[in-house]
Amino acid sequence: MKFSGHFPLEDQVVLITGGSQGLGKQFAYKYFNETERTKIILVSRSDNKLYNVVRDIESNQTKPQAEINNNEPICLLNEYPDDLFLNRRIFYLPCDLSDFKEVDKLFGTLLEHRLYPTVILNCVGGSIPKHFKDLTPEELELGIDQNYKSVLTLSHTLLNKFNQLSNSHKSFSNSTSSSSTTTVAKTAEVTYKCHLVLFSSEVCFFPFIGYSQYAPLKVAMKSLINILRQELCSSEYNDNIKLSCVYPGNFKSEGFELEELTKPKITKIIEGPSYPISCIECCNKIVYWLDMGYNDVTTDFIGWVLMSVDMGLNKNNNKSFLYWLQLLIGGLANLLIVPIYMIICQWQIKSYFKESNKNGDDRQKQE
Ligand SMILES: NC(=O)C1=CN([C@@H]2O[C@H](COP(=O)(O)OP(=O)(O)OC[C@H]3O[C@@H](n4cnc5c(N)ncnc54)[C@H](OP(=O)(O)O)[C@@H]3O)[C@@H](O)[C@H]2O)C=CC1
Ligand SMILES: CCCCCCCCCCCCCCCC(=O)[C@@H](N)CO
Repeated sequence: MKFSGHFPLEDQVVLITGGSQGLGKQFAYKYFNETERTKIILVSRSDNKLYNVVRDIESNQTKPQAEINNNEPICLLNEYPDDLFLNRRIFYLPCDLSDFKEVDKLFGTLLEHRLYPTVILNCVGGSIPKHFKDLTPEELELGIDQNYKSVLTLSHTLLNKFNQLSNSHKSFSNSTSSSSTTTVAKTAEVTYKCHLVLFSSEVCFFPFIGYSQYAPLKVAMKSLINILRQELCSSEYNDNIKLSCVYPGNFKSEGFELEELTKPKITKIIEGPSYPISCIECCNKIVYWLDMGYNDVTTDFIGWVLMSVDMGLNKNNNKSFLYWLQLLIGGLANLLIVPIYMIICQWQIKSYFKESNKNGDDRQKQE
């Protein structure tokens, strides 16, 4: 039985990578509008997109906030007087998450500004759905950078800087009076903990045609997470780093709209059961399940079914909703449903290629 309260929004320092659009931006809105003391740091490659998101979030704020000294969004790479800095709750920082050196510098900047992230949401990712042979080498490398290297750099840097973060956090809490009202001071009063939330996809349970630039990296990420979960049992981290993974189904983000332009028809047919929900709905579902204490989270029914079919050795027990039922359904589905579904899927793919070849022949005859 799970109880809520495992993912509080208030009194956090939340680092959102991939925060310039889509789900990351949605999380930024949610934290800003539903809390009063939580500090938010948005990171992505584009300085100007981040600037505009921070400005829009502050200008559209739904809750009366303390008078903001000025409405200029704060980039952490610049210097600000303490009073301006301490009165602000949302900041941005350009950084390419696929670059180890840039991520190391990112954590250096956070330490310099005494922003010790208690939640890290890695929303970096994206897909260019095409047939494998039609992808360019640059698109294939982009898929690796966005969907796997960004996870590698973030998790590797966090684990290696965790002691430094803990020690700086502790000395800050000792130097800050208990009456302090800043979020960092409030979180500084307790042992430093960090909740790393990574975003895979349903396609990691069932990689299929059209997602060759994307799905294999989401599968790689799932296996890395299972290995990291084993390593995080070490007394070095003392359970102070929690690692969750979200496996979303389709949701309508800027990235989703873009991928629809190149997505092959057969890909749309296969992923039909995952109807694209709104970003807001996806964000709220993820926060709900994380708050219920689940660490392997899906956002639609078909995702839960696909996770059930994919249980095996890569699932630590009781981290997903109705885990035991998943084991049962997964076992039965693998015996009774999957073999039939794979025949149907194979037939769909063959029909798709037959139709495309026929259309190709018709086009040649017309030319
Ligand atoms: N939308 C969907 O249907 C689904 C999405 N997902 C996953 O959910 C996550 C969020 O998806 P979604 O909101 O659609 O993503 P979007 O494509 O809308 O946004 C991706 C974000 O990542 C940033 N980004 C891309 N590359 C880098 C990089 N190298 N370094 C830093 N930032 C980078 C982009 O900003 P910038 O360009 O400024 O760098 C942007 O803010 C992704 O991991 C995605 O794979 C999973 C299943 C379904
Ligand atoms: C028991 C057997 C049942 C088989 C049913 C198969 C249904 C497959 C649905 C897969 C949906 C994938 C959505 C995520 C796509 C994604 O990540 C991109 N949009 C990236 O942005």
